[in-house]
Amino acid sequence: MFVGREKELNKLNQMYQSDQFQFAVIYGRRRIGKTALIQKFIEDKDSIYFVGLEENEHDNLVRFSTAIASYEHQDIMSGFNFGNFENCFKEISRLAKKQRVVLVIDEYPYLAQSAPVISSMLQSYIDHEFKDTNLFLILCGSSMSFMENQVLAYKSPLYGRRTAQFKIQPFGLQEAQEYFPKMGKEEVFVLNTITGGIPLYLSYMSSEKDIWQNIQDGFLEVNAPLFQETDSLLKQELRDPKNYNSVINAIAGGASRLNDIANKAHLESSAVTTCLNNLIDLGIVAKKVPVTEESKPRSRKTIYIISDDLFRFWHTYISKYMSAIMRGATDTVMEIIKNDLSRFMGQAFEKLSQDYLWQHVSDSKMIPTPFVYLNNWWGTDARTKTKVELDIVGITPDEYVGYFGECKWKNEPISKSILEKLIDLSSLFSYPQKHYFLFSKSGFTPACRELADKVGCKLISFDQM
Ligand SMILES: Nc1ncnc2c1ncn2[C@@H]1O[C@H](COP(=O)(O)OP(=O)(O)OP(=O)(O)O)[C@@H](O)[C@H]1O
Repeated sequence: MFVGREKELNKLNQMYQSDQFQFAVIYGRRRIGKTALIQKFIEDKDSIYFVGLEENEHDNLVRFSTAIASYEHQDIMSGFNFGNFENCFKEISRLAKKQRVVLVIDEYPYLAQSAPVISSMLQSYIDHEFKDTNLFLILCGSSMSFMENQVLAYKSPLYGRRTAQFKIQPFGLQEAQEYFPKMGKEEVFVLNTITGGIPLYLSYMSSEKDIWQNIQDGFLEVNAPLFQETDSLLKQELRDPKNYNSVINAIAGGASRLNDIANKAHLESSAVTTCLNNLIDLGIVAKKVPVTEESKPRSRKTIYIISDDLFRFWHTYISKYMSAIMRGATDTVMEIIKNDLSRFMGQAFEKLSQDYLWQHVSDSKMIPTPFVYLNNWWGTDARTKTKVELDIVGITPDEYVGYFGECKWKNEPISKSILEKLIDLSSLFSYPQKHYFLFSKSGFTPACRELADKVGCKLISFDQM
């Protein structure tokens, strides 16, 4: 079953309809669904599909030649060789002069590593040959650093040639719901969060089981599919992951500033900075500043969070209790997860609520004046000299209108006092016009509704999102 990716498919099909040379770059982390998207796109089209492997130039050349030759001669199954890559490209050019041909090179980084000349050769063919053909070239890869630095970046021979690029994102709640049509929305949200929205990991979950059984079978057994997946992902992307694991553990354990992370991980700040930058490139960690500092080039309030929810889940519960799990004490670990999961889900619910507002930014009934910044805010309440946080603060470009919100992923309805506190904290900001939002997993108390009516606060429950 294939779900979602409508925007990407629409764009690819629109490009396909043009009668010009097209070159799409598709990339994204492992298991995110790049190949599934490409297979869906080419299922009804004439195409040559090749996947680069970690093997030598000769073996990649033979498989590339065979894939091309079998386009016209389906009986050619293996062992065909055009002799060199130049001849392969000549043949592709000949075919694509006659009709629209989609050429997919999946796992392009492996091909380019085995035959380093390939990117320059492709560049030359694009500039001199392919541009006058009906070729639709797709390069795909999961090594983020390779695709970003050696295909898309200025220094790459292929720079500026692509006609579209797609960074494939994790499934959102809607796609996950399509994936599990029979499961309750709340369960889908939890499972999509703990699997990081990665389609392959979601496919390890089952609508026949409840959340706890899915966690048990997916993460808590020594041979469970996700028991060591984050480790193996780091090993595939990084040469020496041990410092990286310590840094992620430190953040999962509550450290968020550079110095705190360095102390907790027992590493020098400079080593932590290198790890953090690489983890940010991989989409595992994100840098955050209070929303009011977003327009500043440098903020002293920078913190680091684990933005990849699979890593956050794994480092919060699995790595921390690894010995217990190895010794079979999974019931105890499950009890810990059950008692803490609402807190864990809070960060994901905040993100869902912020995304909800971004999706409605042009809906003038909800957002009278569009904001340009929307994010968390933290700082000091000068009246009480205490540290305070707001889940959502949105700001319009003229700083005339402010949007303030709180999000609660709890099993009880939001009470009036939460709204009172939100209104009180909003007085720390001097925007002349203020709007309020509350987002709740379990609704709102009557008193909260009454006050919301009075102050024009919008109440949004999880079912509506
Ligand atoms: N859009 C989708 N709908 C349903 N299932 C999907 C979708 N995308 C991916 N999957 C599931 O996830 C699995 C992994 O996806 P896929 O192989 O396309 O990822 P990938 O990004 O190409 O991974 P890698 O980089 O590791 O090769 C698929 O076999 C399929 O089970």
